[in-house]
Amino acid sequence: MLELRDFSCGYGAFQAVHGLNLKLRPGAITGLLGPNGAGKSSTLMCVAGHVQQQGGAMLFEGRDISGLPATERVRLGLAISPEGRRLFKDLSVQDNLRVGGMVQPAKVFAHDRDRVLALFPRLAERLDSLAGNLSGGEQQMLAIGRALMTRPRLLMIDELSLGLMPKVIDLCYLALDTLRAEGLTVLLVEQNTERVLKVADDICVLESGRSVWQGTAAEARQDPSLTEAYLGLH
Ligand SMILES: Nc1ncnc2c1ncn2[C@@H]1O[C@H](COP(=O)(O)OP(=O)(O)OP(=O)(O)O)[C@@H](O)[C@H]1O
Repeated sequence: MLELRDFSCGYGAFQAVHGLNLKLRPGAITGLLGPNGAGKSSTLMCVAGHVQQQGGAMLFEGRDISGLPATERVRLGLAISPEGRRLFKDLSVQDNLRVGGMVQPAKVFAHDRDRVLALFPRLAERLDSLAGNLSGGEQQMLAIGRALMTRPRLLMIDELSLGLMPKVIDLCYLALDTLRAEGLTVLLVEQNTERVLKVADDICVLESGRSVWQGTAAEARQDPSLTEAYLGLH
């Protein structure tokens, strides 16, 4: 699905991620964990085409996407719900979804929007509200919904649960289960380690821009050195 080979990325002379090798299994949820500043967001944003790749290869369904503009990556099936959500706050919910759907033919808009609304019924009640007036949870649902409107095969979500109420977090994770059952591949950055260990299939832990642990979530749950040293769990 997505393979990073000896991948590095960063900002000008600064390298945020060094020599990362990571393979995402199709249809699996991979949790990307690690402390603040480890390079998680930089990795996602670089795969999406918004941060400079500094070395290595980035293969999406076998094709090297290094150097492709972000819009082209979206057309190939890569979507991101970025950190901070970055919604168009002065546009309505409906219009934010429309922006996501712009890479698809206009005739599929209503169908795709209704799929998003079935996944997040709360958005159906707020279709005409400005995105800036939504609650944090609704904004997160809209950011994911906008990404889904592009019909991705890989969905990357940065900080799914940050600042959200537990009940809303449950709804978002329920939606992820549904999407995985439909075959979507997900790369998830999340501070809530316990949640990720429950929901993810695979785990990659970054520290100071390097991968320090990779394996299945089941292995991660049973590895005390990992849970104590890197994930702060006991
Ligand atoms: N726009 C930027 N310009 C320069 N350096 C940046 C920029 N964004 C991030 N960095 C640096 O890159 C490194 C990795 O940051 P990144 O945001 O990817 O980490 P993270 O693991 O996502 O952490 P967090 O959980 O705090 O978002 C950090 O040292 C950070 O200061």
